[in-house]
Amino acid sequence: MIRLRRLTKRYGGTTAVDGLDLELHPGAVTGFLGPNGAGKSTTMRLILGLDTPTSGSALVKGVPYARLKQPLRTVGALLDATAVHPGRSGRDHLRAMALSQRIPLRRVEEVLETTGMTQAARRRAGTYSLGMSQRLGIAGALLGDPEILMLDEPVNGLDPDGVRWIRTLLRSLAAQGRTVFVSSHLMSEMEQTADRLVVVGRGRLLADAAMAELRTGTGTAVRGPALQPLADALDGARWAGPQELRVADRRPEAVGELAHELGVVLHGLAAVEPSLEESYLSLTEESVEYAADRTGPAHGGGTP
Ligand SMILES: Nc1ncnc2c1ncn2[C@@H]1O[C@H](COP(=O)(O)OP(=O)(O)OP(=O)(O)O)[C@@H](O)[C@H]1O
Repeated sequence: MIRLRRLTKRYGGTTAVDGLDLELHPGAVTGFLGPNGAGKSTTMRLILGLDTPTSGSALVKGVPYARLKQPLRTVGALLDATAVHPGRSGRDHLRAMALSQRIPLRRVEEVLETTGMTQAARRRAGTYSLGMSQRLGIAGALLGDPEILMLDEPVNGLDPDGVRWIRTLLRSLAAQGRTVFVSSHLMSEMEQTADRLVVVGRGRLLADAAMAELRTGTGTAVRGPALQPLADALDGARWAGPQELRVADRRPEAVGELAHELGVVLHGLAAVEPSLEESYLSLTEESVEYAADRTGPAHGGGTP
């Protein structure tokens, strides 16, 4: 359906996308996750032919996007919800899109209804809130009744009702057999929506796995009054409280023995299944460009 082969994009000295191999299939929501600047938007722009790869390829149904005969009927995309003429009404914006692709105008009313935008359709797009602009953008993506949907951070600006609405919408589009590819930088958004997760960091593929696979693995929760030496000695240790560490990929036995060697007093030691959020954080740890310090003890109380 969508196939990326060694897809690479460099902007001067920055490698935005670095040898990405990926296949996206119908009938599933694939979450595209990565920290800010990981290359998600660039990948989507490359798939849509809005930018040319430095090397490698991005094919939609076996051809580059530019060679699709009816692109809007094949791929519906939302990249930048604010890229709409501010003086045009939502309805006129969608009508212009429909006319350019010979899509029947009745589809405009259908997608306005689907996105809850019928009431606001007469208003000029320049007066819309970010959430309304996102809904209009999603309406545009749905206009051609496409087999593939590609949405860049569609949850931005939506209120909790809107977030729930988009979750249900994406799930139902996948259940209809469509390919749904949706980016986010928050695992919490994807947790209840995606069947599959593709995680990128600094343009590289870090994981491509079913949701359930990412949940597996053993971690350890360890409590004690002065755990800093243990935190320093263990890769993947994260403060979960002033006196509690979570350690990914280590069994309690190993952590207990290390604590003994270091002379660290323990008050508790237990195996835990890492949350998706923890799995994601440990995957992307090395590739976060703009991060607050993740290593210090939470609430400031862990350092003696
Ligand atoms: N047109 C451009 N010119 C120069 N550098 C660019 C350009 N577009 C993207 N980049 C750089 O490429 C890298 C990837 O950016 P991209 O926007 O694809 O990341 P992203 O994962 O979508 O991030 P975010 O979650 O913040 O939207 C960043 O370092 C960015 O600064």
